[in-house]
This record gives sequence, structure tokens and C-alpha cells, in this order.
Amino acid sequence: MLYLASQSPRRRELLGQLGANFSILDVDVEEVPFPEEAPIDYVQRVARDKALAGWEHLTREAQADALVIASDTEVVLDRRVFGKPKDADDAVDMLQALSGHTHEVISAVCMVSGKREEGDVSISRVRFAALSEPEINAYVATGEPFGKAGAYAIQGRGATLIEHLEGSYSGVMGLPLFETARLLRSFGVAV
Ligand SMILES: Cc1cn([C@H]2C[C@H](O)[C@@H](COP(=O)(O)OP(=O)(O)OP(=O)(O)O)O2)c(=O)[nH]c1=O
Repeated sequence: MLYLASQSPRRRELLGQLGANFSILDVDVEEVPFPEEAPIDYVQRVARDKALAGWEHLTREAQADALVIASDTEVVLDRRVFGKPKDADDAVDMLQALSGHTHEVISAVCMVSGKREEGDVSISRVRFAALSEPEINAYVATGEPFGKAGAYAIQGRGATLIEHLEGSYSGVMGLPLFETARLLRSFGVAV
């Protein structure tokens, strides 16, 4: 039985794209980097924490044939890690910082079964157009930035802010599907 340990509707949609049947586990883990922790290590650690938290939600009986998937996505600009904005001011600050620059989106996926755990990571480069203050304010007023790492959504109006993408569209949106499918196959799940 396949489980997705995530509250993110985007991840449900993306995993659904692979045609697999799965159930949702609600997990809420602390997302705070350790001092000096490299962004790629942080993202992988949080994805693993989510998968292990999901695993702990299952009864022993369910664990017997379970595979739990979890993911984490962060936006990184010059070693600054942008998670989900706390409020509108935070969203404006993030979008101002991203404006006219290229940032990285790091998405880690982690899978845990009774026998083993495996992870993989996808790094994309996203170049934002130079945004004016009114453009940023108007975008934040749509509400779309909330709940999204870096305060934008590539799958929504945020697409209009992106001049160039190098990497994985699904990774930026929250679940890198190439890596996810490859890991699923390694666990014997046909996708
Ligand atoms: C950059 C970007 C992020 N996002 C979203 C994906 C993730 O839901 C969110 C990053 O926050 P996460 O902490 O990775 O995930 P989450 O808290 O939303 O969900 P979970 O329960 O699985 O922990 O940002 C987009 O939807 N579009 C984008 O373009």
C-alpha cells in the first residue's frame, strides 16, 4: 500500500499523475534549518523527517506492506533559504529578493518501507523577471504566494514571473516526478 505523507494538494495532484493509487497521511514536522546546515542537506532531512513521521502514523499491521512517500521543497537564493511566507510582508520581501535574479528550487523526495529508506533530490534554476513594486503587491494580493516556498506558484499566475526554467517543472511545483518514478520502481511499484 502506497501512502503520501503530505498536506499539499500539489503533491497529491503530481503523484496522481503517475497513475498510482495512494492514501494520504497528515504530517506536520518542524521546518527549521540547523545553523550552517547546507540547503540541500536541510531539504533532504525535512523530506526524510516527513516520511518517518508518516511511517509512525501507521499501525504495525499497516506497516507490513506500506511504502511512505514524502517531499520537501525550498527556494534558495545565495544560500538564503525561502520557505513558505509567514505573512504578506514576508511574501513581498521574498519576491523583491527573487526579482531579476536566478534562484534554485531544491525538491527532495524520500521513501520509507519496512525494509529500507531511499531518497533523491532535484535542483532547478529559475530566473525571475525584474518585478516592479506594484506588480509584486498585485501578485501578493491574489493570495497565491501563501503556502508556497519562495512565495510563488509556477503552476499558477506565478508562471508569468518566470523568464527561464532549467530543471524539473514538477520539482519546482513540489514533487520531482522523474526521481519519484525512479524510486518507486526501485521499490517494486510499477509506474
Ligand atoms: C516554488 C513552488 C512551491 N510550491 C509549493 C509546494 C509545496 O506545497 C510548498 C513548499 O512547502 P513544503 O514545506 O515543501 O510543503 P507543504 O508544507 O506545502 O506540504 P507537506 O505537507 O508535504 O509538508 O510550496 C508550489 O506549489 N509551486 C511553486 O512554484
